[in-house]
Amino acid sequence: MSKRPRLCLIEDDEIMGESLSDRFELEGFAFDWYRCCGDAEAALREGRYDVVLSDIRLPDRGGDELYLALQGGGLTLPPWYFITGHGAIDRAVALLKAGATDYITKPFDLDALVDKLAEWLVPRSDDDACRLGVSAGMRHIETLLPRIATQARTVLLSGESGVGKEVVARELHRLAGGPAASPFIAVNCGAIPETLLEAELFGHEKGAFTGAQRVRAGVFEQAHGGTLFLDEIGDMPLPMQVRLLRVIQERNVVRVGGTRALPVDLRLICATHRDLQEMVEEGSFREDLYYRIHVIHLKVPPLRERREDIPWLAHRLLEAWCREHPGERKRLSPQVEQALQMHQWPGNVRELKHAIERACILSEGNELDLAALFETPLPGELLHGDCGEGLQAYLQSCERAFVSKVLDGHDWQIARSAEALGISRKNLWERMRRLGLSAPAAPRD
Ligand SMILES: Nc1ncnc2c1ncn2[C@@H]1O[C@H](COP(=O)(O)OP(=O)(O)OP(=O)(O)O)[C@@H](O)[C@H]1O
Repeated sequence: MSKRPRLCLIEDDEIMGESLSDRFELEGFAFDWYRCCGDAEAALREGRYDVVLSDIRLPDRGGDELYLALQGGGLTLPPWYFITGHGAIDRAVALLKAGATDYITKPFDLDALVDKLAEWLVPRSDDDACRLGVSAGMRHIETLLPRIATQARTVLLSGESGVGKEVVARELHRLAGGPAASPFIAVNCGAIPETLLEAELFGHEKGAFTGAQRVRAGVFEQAHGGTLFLDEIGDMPLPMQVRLLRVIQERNVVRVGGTRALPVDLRLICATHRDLQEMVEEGSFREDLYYRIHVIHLKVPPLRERREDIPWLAHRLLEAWCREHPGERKRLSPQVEQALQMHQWPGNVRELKHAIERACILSEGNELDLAALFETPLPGELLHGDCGEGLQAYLQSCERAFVSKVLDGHDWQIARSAEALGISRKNLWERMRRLGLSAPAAPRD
């Protein structure tokens, strides 16, 4: 069983400590209350806590001193909130710069504090949370899914690349219930050479063609009792479309080189980023297949048309990254959230996911670096940038965009790029390090 997240409260004021404890108990938080830093230190060093709420002024030493000492000792600290009086705001701001999560000023709103802490202490139940997004568009899709999952046998998902069509397909599969081990088989029709596609989809008998040394079940058979997700259906060659239509209509499959019709009972989800109707008009997609698969058609909107999902997804993706990298605590600053909101996301959620992952890896502190977020900020976005960040950050973004563009134009070769920029190679290396630029890796998910 996973450990319940635990709060460390360091507060010497009895009345304040008791009110907080009463409320935390009511909320069901797991927590320990320490009256001074000395008592809390050993437990913090052992990494027993998932979040800390600490006063700054404490009897033995300052909560800030404890924080900086633990941090200086190389410990990865949990999210740390400071309670401060009005007079100590400068100190609290300095602590934020040093990596503390946030500070609250006395007298504070207890509900708001509980909300902040709950983010770390209340394990999210995936069952009652949104899974696809908080925008009206995604919520609408989410409300339709349970009915579609139980009633539709064929579903078409369309939307730009990276919007989350496969995520929706997996959600449909999950909602359909059935045996826990029911298969979800995903095939990218565009990624399989035409000559191999038929055997991949429908399987083959032994000796059906050269190299077919034994019987092989195709993906239809493999997905029997579960879900078959055919991605990039628009890339399926016309002859294969005829066979697919037959399988959908007859609900059975004949292996290549075989004669026996094998019944297949499955949910078929087809996805495409192309306009199938246009393809039908052009003659590159069969009209009968189009009508057969698009009875239930869900259009997943691009991320730029559902901007409310951007911060929600960013937090979700960040949490997922932190879960996969125990000991790493990263968070989004308001500036980073703003930059995410302003971006157009042509690569949709996939691009956002990669941006978050890149920034997690390249940012040294707990807070994601703005500069590490985008490989090449688009000049238009820079010009429309928010002035809240100040001139320095703006100039750095321009520098990053320009250096990155020159590197791109020279295949990321340092010597040629440095020459084009009119600077030394060493200078370019240093600049790249400072700006968080590195040659793009091969695309991955
Ligand atoms: N709601 C979401 N929550 C978390 N991650 C998501 C969500 N939606 C999409 N993603 C992530 O974004 C990436 C792209 O999603 P997905 O593969 O489902 O997109 P797609 O529309 O099927 O893309 P393509 O058309 O290129 O195959 C994946 O890594 C996926 O995990």
